[in-house]
Amino acid sequence: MNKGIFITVEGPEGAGKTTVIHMLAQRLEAEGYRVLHTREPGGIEIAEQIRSVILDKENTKMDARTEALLYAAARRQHLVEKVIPALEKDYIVLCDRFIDSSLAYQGYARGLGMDEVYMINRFAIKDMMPHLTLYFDIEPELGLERINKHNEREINRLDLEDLKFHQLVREGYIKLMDLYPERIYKIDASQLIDDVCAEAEGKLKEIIQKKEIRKP
Ligand SMILES: Nc1ncnc2c1ncn2[C@@H]1O[C@H](COP(=O)(O)OP(=O)(O)OP(=O)(O)O)[C@@H](O)[C@H]1O
Ligand SMILES: Cc1cn([C@H]2C[C@H](O)[C@@H](COP(=O)(O)O)O2)c(=O)[nH]c1=O
Repeated sequence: MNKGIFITVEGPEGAGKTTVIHMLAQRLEAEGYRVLHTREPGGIEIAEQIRSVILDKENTKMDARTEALLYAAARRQHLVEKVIPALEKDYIVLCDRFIDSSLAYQGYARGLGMDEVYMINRFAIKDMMPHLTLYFDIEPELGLERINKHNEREINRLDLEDLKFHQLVREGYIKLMDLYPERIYKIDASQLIDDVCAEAEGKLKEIIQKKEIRKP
């Protein structure tokens, strides 16, 4: 039985997920919690290798179903090798993207269908759904402007999709909020970074208290 808490952070490109997870992890660690900050696709060697294949700009021939399967494969390995062991040790796991990314990007924006993509992900994760998902909502134009302006990370194959694709991703997330209102909490990611962070921290603290997460 897992004793930790599994939190995922989701949203379109440039919403601020990585920045906020980093700040939250620092704050929780300073309070004495055990925190694992990780990401998808990636977080461990095999999944980082799969990430390079999926996001390589040269891989223009990649089929949408191949893409969905690769994300699910990376997810499986990351879960068994890193996330589940941390949860078993009472960690708060903060994961940058998880199954909702596959449902929004591959299921909805690519048009594979959320139900079909959910099926392959069920095989990958069994019943390991997050306790809480923070959804960072942002207009795709603003998110893309942020990543292009700051130039802190390489532009990848998915970033290069047209604006319509990124608008569909956002629509997909909004559908997911209707499907999972108990699990997904929406935050307006166009706010000042400190306000986004404070709202995320408040929500996180609620669930930490409810689940009575122990400090070492
Ligand atoms: N609320 C904010 N206001 C202004 N700039 C922000 C805000 N949040 C993040 N940024 C900046 O936007 C850029 C993208 O942020 P970040 O990498 O955290 O987003 P992300 O959601 O992880 O993106 P992606 O999923 O595309 O990698 C960074 O330069 C970051 O400093
Ligand atoms: C997990 C997952 C991710 N994606 C997409 C979303 C982004 O475009 C990239 C990951 O890049 P990031 O800078 O780490 O956010 O991959 C996806 O399409 N499907 C997924 O399941």
